[in-house]
Amino acid sequence: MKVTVFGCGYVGLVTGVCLASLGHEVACVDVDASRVDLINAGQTPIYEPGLEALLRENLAQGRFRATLDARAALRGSRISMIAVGTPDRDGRIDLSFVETVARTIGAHLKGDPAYHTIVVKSTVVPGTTLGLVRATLESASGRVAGEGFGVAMNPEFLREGFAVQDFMEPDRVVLGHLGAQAGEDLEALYAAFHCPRIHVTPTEAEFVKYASNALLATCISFANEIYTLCEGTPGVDGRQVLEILHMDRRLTPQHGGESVRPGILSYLFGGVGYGGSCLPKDLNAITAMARERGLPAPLLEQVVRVNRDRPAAIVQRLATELGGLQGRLVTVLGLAFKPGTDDWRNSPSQPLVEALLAGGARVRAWDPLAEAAAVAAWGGRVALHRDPRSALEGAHAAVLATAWPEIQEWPWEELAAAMASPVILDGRNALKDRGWPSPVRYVPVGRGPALPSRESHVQP
Ligand SMILES: NC(=O)c1ccc[n+]([C@@H]2O[C@H](COP(=O)([O-])OP(=O)(O)OC[C@H]3O[C@@H](n4cnc5c(N)ncnc54)[C@H](O)[C@@H]3O)[C@@H](O)[C@H]2O)c1
Ligand SMILES: O=c1ccn([C@@H]2O[C@H](COP(=O)(O)OP(=O)(O)O[C@H]3O[C@H](CO)[C@@H](O)[C@H](O)[C@H]3O)[C@@H](O)[C@H]2O)c(=O)[nH]1
Repeated sequence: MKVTVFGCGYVGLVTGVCLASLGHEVACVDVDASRVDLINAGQTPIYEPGLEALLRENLAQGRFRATLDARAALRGSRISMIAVGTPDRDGRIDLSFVETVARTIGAHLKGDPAYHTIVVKSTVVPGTTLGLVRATLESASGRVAGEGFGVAMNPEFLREGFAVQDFMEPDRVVLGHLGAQAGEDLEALYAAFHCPRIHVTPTEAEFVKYASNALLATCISFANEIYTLCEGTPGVDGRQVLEILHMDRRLTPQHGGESVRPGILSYLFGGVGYGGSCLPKDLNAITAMARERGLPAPLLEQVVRVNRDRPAAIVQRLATELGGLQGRLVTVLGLAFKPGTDDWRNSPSQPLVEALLAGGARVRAWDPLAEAAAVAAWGGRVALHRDPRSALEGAHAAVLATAWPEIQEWPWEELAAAMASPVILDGRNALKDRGWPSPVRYVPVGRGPALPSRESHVQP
């Protein structure tokens, strides 16, 4: 099947390359010439494990190309997928890129009588596909949706860092479409997948995507609230509480006594809060939509607020540990919004660093992937170190903001000795299982103060 994908970002490029791997002939359209050139030279503009190898394979076999020329890409193609950004503008979704692409496709439909299915893959507020997208396609083409062309919404659930795996091995594929032909086209597109393919309306498909991210964000804010309560309770480790909670088979399906997905805590890791290009933006969009439509969403409003308060709460905890931040040198470990990505968009490390600076601390940062641009944003007020020793030497404290696995393996005895005062505030509660030599003061989020010694015999 000949497919045109609009957008060469995380979703567009992964979708295009993976569909080519499934045997489709794919052209990915973008407006960014340098991005298109880079991709056609076999390099990915984003860091995503496995993607570059797959891109090169498909370029070599002639099944995939990137292009600036939308009209040429659309010629003869059966399906168009809209995978452009839907950014947050002052807490509301900006649909202008989606609208521009719908207009381009509509203009193509005007001059081409062949049937074509247009699929929205971007995350859009419920009602957008049957509203803005359909209206734009109809007015630009002079044709009627469902007759001359099909309209569909097929949300994407990939996680950055696991994008290829998530795309190729989905739990389910949600196919929201107007009319039978669009549904058949989507069935043919994903014929190679063995997971359930669920047919719904385009608006239901849009809702599934927001409900999915709202649930993940709610779990994280719930975990963070439990952490806050545990922090005020002597003798309690919040992480331990959540790990035990998680053994409930309603949260982690078991198979033969083993967790079906070992290691995954179903978004019950508390810490600095959720970040990235999706959860914060999508929670803002769904709550803004609720306000605009006069629908109450008090739970999700609080989910956003709990998350917004996390970085400042962690900085406050550090200030208490250090007896103030003024003039203290603090090393932030991790700028990316999660391990395994170079993406620092909406990373909780940003407000964390801002709060440290506002409190008068001097700040250094360490991250193995996040770009120097992240540091440039603070106008030289933050120095980026790639070597843990130089990052920690002379520091009064370290705050772990991103749980990069290598941090576990560092020679902490040596590093702590090089610090001016070895205070380690673990903002992800990720290092609790390693032993900490004295005089290191290890402070994990979510853990309350120690019990008075006469009661400590009850502790394991
Ligand atoms: N990043 C994720 O993990 C993820 C996962 C699921 C869904 N989504 C959703 O998918 C959508 C895309 O997200 P992303 O992270 O891939 O965005 P991105 O910013 O990484 O990429 C968007 C791309 O679209 C291009 N573009 C803009 N206008 C264009 C036009 N008129 N024609 C062609 N290309 C154009 C941009 O140049 C850019 O390359 C968003 O709605 C997002 O919420 C993202
Ligand atoms: O228990 C947890 C799990 C995650 N996080 C944080 O939550 C954020 C988001 O993590 P993750 O979901 O892995 O990242 P994304 O790649 O942004 O993926 C989310 O957003 C995508 C875009 O919509 C969806 O497709 C995915 O299904 C959804 O998981 C990160 O800051 C994580 O550190 C926590 O704080 N605690």
